[in-house]
Amino acid sequence: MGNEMNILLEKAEVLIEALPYIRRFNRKIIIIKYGGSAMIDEELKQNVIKDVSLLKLVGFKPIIVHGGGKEINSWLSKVGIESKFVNGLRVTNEETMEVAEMVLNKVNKDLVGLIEANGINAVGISGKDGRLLQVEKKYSDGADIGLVGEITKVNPKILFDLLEKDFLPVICPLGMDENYKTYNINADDVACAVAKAMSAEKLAFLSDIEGVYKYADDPSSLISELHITEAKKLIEEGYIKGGMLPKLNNCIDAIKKGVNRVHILDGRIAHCLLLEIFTNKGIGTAILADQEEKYFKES
Ligand SMILES: Nc1ncnc2c1ncn2[C@@H]1O[C@H](COP(=O)(O)OP(=O)(O)O)[C@@H](O)[C@H]1O
Ligand SMILES: CC(=O)N[C@@H](CCC(=O)OP(=O)(O)O)C(=O)O
Repeated sequence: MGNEMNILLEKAEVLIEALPYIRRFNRKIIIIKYGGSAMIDEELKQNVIKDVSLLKLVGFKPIIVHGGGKEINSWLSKVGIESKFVNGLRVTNEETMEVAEMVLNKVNKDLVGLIEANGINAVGISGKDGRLLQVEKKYSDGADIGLVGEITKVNPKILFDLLEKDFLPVICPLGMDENYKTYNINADDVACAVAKAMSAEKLAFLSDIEGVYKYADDPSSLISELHITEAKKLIEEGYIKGGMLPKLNNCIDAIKKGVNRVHILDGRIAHCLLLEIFTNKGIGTAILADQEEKYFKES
């Protein structure tokens, strides 16, 4: 009994510590880009779902944008198709598109099921539903990468309607062009576009790395606060590679377009989302506007 009481008191203390943050973010829109290893490891997946469900329960308005790059790779290899990337974007021909669409829709509904199992009403949609995401063909440094979409318009009405009715929207990165043709979109692009269109308070990228490293393979070079001018410089000087490129470019774009808090977090750390929002632990990389001198959570 004594032990149970101690556990209860510990939990109460955590809750009391979190109260100012709950008050501050209450009713605010938080976009969570969920990808990388945290999507494949079952335990980490459950943790992420619990965190997001808790955020919803305490009054935040979370929206999940998920990836699934690793699942697409695995299904492509099962059917004998090679995965190719240019600057972190999948080269997507018709065949690859078919597999990607099937996999992303499955990942989407699986996540909805897990969230529902936590007692939260979730609705899974792709960027095709309600014409949420309109795209045109995207080129990467002039190279033709096939059916990859550049987002040209976001119609966030469906998302506002879902939030209004207290649903948790779960979005997968597909869109259509003006001829209703389906495109594959990088999920980081989707998260950023949705955050901008909805004037989100916060955009958090959950990935499979601690944050941004100055030297791609050197964890001791983790940068915990990165101003956008420095971020652009790191990109220009070639320090940022692969999947971190679209992620960091989107972070810069989101900050420039008025999203208040943009963060790259390590999805491999259990409950990283709660740690970032409710504590002063300073995990991951916070992307800051140039004039912002320090990342004050209390401000
Ligand atoms: N400078 C860098 N700092 C951190 N990660 C980097 C850097 N350059 C390249 N990367 C790579 O980017 C990857 C993250 O992008 P990605 O795999 O697309 O993530 P996600 O699947 O979560 O969207 C890291 O695992 C790492 O291999
Ligand atoms: C065009 C493009 O690259 N689309 C991505 C969409 C999924 C994604 O972005 O998944 P992660 O966030 O888990 O990497 C792809 O096909 O892999």
